[in-house]
Order: sequence, then structure tokens, then C-alpha cells
Amino acid sequence: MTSTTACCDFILFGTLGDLARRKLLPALYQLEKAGLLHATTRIFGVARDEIDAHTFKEKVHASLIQFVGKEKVDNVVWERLAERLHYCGFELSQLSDYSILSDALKPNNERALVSYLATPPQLFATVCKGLSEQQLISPHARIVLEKPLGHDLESSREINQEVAKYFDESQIYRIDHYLGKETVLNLLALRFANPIFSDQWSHNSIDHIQITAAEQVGVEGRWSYYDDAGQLRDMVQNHLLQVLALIAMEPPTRLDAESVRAEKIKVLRSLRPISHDNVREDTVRGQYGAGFVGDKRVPGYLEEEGAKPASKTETFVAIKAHIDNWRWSHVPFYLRTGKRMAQKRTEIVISFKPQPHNIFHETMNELPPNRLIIRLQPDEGVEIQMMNKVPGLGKQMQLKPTTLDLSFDQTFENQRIADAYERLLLEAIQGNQYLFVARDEVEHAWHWIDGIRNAWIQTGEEPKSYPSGSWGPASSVTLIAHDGREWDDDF
Ligand SMILES: NC(=O)C1=CN([C@@H]2O[C@H](COP(=O)(O)OP(=O)(O)OC[C@H]3O[C@@H](n4cnc5c(N)ncnc54)[C@H](OP(=O)(O)O)[C@@H]3O)[C@@H](O)[C@H]2O)C=CC1
Ligand SMILES: O=C1O[C@H](COP(=O)(O)O)[C@@H](O)[C@H](O)[C@H]1O
Repeated sequence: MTSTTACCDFILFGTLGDLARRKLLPALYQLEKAGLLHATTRIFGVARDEIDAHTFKEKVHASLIQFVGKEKVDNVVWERLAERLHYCGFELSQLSDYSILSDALKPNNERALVSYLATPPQLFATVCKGLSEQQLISPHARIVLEKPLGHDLESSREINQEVAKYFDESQIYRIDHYLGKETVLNLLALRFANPIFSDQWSHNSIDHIQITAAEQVGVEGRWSYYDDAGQLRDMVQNHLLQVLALIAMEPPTRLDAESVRAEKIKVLRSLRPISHDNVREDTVRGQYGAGFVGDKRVPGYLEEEGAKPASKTETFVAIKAHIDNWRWSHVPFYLRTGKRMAQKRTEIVISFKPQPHNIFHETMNELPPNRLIIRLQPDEGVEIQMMNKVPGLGKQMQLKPTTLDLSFDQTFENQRIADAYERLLLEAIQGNQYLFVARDEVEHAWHWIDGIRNAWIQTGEEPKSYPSGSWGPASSVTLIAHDGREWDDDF
């Protein structure tokens, strides 16, 4: 077995919570399995329960069985991982209790310390202070922050300012799990390793771009968090804007944090503001009602467990966005995301401009445009829709739209697609920041999102109901149809 990462002590704050159990502990297991944890790396779980190390290990094992799969948890790998596990139970808001952690870490507190905060963000400042008072923040310490990083620009600034009192920006790793998805990373490969695309990637050749993140799930017992957030803050502010930034950015000089982030920030700064003047034409808010997802009957948002009867929170958003720069002049980006939609599907559709002149008009009035479809999930892959001649000896050329389909499953047979959190944990442990979000990115994104929210408030724009299992409110179809285009729902 080779250990390819630097040795560190990894502290998982909130180690018994939902995120840790479902995603982070399974990710650590997969890194162990792949031999990617340094032989001497230790993992410290922190939560409130006063349990001993043995009980903690039993709980971690139970989570792996539940979320990795019983038959997939290899005992040898588990034994190796269990050797690394330690537990510290204390109340995170009690600064004096951080000595428990410091005592447990000694005498190895000279090593890089990676602290992952899978806790409510209200605790971020206290955890930083607790670490600082115990002198656990050396220049090579890192801190990984989970979302949500605020609910608007002001609250996000407060969190960032608090954390910045203790950690330099180069030590702060803000998670957006979309940046860890293989297919999102493949966007970089597709754009910057293929001249066939890089040369066409602008208003000269592209007519418009669609980004869809459709989910079948509802709020899944997260009402109290979700009702304060809504789909605009929960999905657009972070994931959709990060994807948009990667699609739209100029080629970075290098594949490092400084270069990639600098280009993404330019895109986020160039987003045309949406205000009360254009919010009605350029956005749609929706809220799911009861309906069927597949053949399962599901309740409406207002009938979910814990729901407040008159909530006006949106569970669906469609936006027509513009990037006011040279490359993307007059190229609309249509964004759409919602819960309880017809399918789970995240994809990007790049629609190219039509040919300037149709020499096949005798057999085909209009040539459909080429489209590049990047399927982020499920069924990850890349598709190119293009015209071909139908084989045959007929007098006239018969053309047919055909698809060149590069499904990852088939192209990279037997290659396991790693979960986003595996990639992100690995990069944080290795000290690579390029897949994490810089403070300026978060703040520019919030600035744009706050503009939309304020415009909704000023115009009294309320969410329109849509049945669960559909593609959102009818007005989202109108939003794009108004420009003579349609959503790519042709799955
Ligand atoms: N769940 C998810 O899928 C996602 C969650 N997030 C974010 O990650 C964070 C954690 O979420 P989630 O795991 O769902 O939350 P949970 O409530 O399930 O877990 C929170 C964890 O933090 C610990 N904790 C909370 N308060 C204290 C405290 N005062 N002292 C010590 N430990 C404390 C809890 O310890 P104990 O068990 O002892 O109470 C628990 O281990 C949240 O900010 C959430 O928004 C982000 C993306 C997805
Ligand atoms: O961050 C979040 O993302 C999920 C969707 O993630 P995906 O990887 O399944 O596309 C979303 O359901 C959740 O509400 C949001 O907080």
C-alpha cells in the first residue's frame, strides 16, 4: 500500500451528525481503502455525547454499514481505519473544554491539523477561538467550512470576518460539494484540453446555455433549515453559480487555486444585476404542491412534516442570467433548479448557433442546431447532437439528427466514480485549495442573489404552485419560450 498524502491530524467536528455519517466518514473509508491516507494520519471525531473510543468506533462502523453498504465494507480496510480513530466528547460552545482536544492531540500538535467543521455555522467562530486558545492554529493548520456560509451578503461577511481573525485565507477551505463531482471537474478537461471546443466557446458560436439541477427529493425532514433558505439560497447561490463560473470563465493560466479562482471571480462580478425592473421577465419562483414522483404519491411543500401553513418559500427557481463581458455578449444562461421534479437530473446544455445558410433546404427546412450536453448526474457523460446523412442511394440527401454519446459508464468501464466528498477531503488533506471557494467568490455570489431576493420582495413576487413530479411552474416554460427557445426536457 502506498501512502500518497501528507501526514496530518484530521479533526471532524460534528462527527455524529447526519452529514458526517452519510458522507464524510464513508469518504474517509474510501480514502483508506484506496491507500490515500498517510500511515500516521490520525482522525479525531468531536461531538457532544460522552462516549468512549470503543463506542465511537462502533458508531462509525454502523454508519459505514448503512451508507457504504454491508457487503462493501471490507474488514481489513475497516480495521486500518479504526486504528486511526479517536473521540473527544465536549460542548463546543465551552471554550475551556477545548483542552480535552488539545490533551488528546499531544504530543503530535506540531503536525498539520485539518479541522472539518460539520456543525451549524453559528459555532464556527467559537471553534476557531477554542482552537486558537489551545494554540492549535499553526501556519500549516487548515479549516474546512461546510455550507451554509450565511444567508445573505451581510451574514456571510460576518462568518468570513470571524474565521479570518484566526486563519489566513490560504488556510480556509470553503466546501461546495459540486466542485468535487467528477463530471464538474470534467468540464475543465472538456473546455481546456479540446481545441474543438475551446475555439468555439463564445458568443461567436454559442446561442445560449442551459443549466438544470432537477431533484426528485422534497425537503426530507429539513423544514426548519430549508424554509429559511429556499432553493435560490440552497442551490443557486452556491452550486449553480459555481458551475456557471466554470463554464463561463476565461482559461486560467494554471490549474491552481489562485488562477482558477481569479477567473471565476471575474465571471461572478460580470453577472448582470436582476432588479425590480427585470425580475418578472427574468426569474420564476415556484413551490411544489402534492403530486406523484414516479408512481409514489407525495405531499405538497405546505403539507410536509413541520411545515408552516402560509410559507412563501420557493422550492423551484428559473433564471435568465447574462454575463456582461466580451465573450458572452448576448448569450443568455438559463438556470433552473427545483425539488420534487419529474426526474433527478443535473445537466448543462450548450446550444450552438445555426448554420448561416442551409444547402439542404429541399429535404430539411431548418437544420437543428448542434448541442453539447454535459450530464453531471445521473448517467454521467457527454453527448453531442449533430446532423448526419441517412445512408442510402435516394436522389436527395436525407439528414437525421444523431447523437454521439460518451457515457462514462461505458467509456471508463470498471472505473468507480468517487463521491464528491472523497475528492474534497483528499484535496483538503493535501492542502490544495483550487476546488474550494474563495471568500470573494462567496461574497460576489451573495451580492447577486441578494439583488434577486430584494427584487422579489419589492415586486411582491410569490412562488407559483407546480405539481410534484412536473418540470416546475408553466411560467418557467414561458420564460425561455419568450426568446423562441425551449428547455431541454427531451431525456
Ligand atoms: N446533512 C447534510 O446533508 C448537509 C449538511 N450541511 C451542513 O453541515 C452542518 C451539519 O449538518 P448535519 O450533520 O446535517 O447536522 P446534525 O445536526 O445532524 O449534526 C450536527 C453535529 O454537530 C454536533 N454539534 C452541534 N452542536 C454542538 C455543540 N454545541 N457542541 C458539540 N457538538 C455539537 C452534533 O453533536 P451531537 O451529535 O453530540 O449533538 C452533531 O454531531 C450544518 O451546518 C448543515 O447545514 C451541509 C451540506 C449537507
Ligand atoms: O447542497 C445541497 O445539495 C443537494 C443536492 O445535491 P446533489 O449532489 O444531490 O445534486 C440538495 O438536495 C440540498 O437541498 C442542498 O442543501
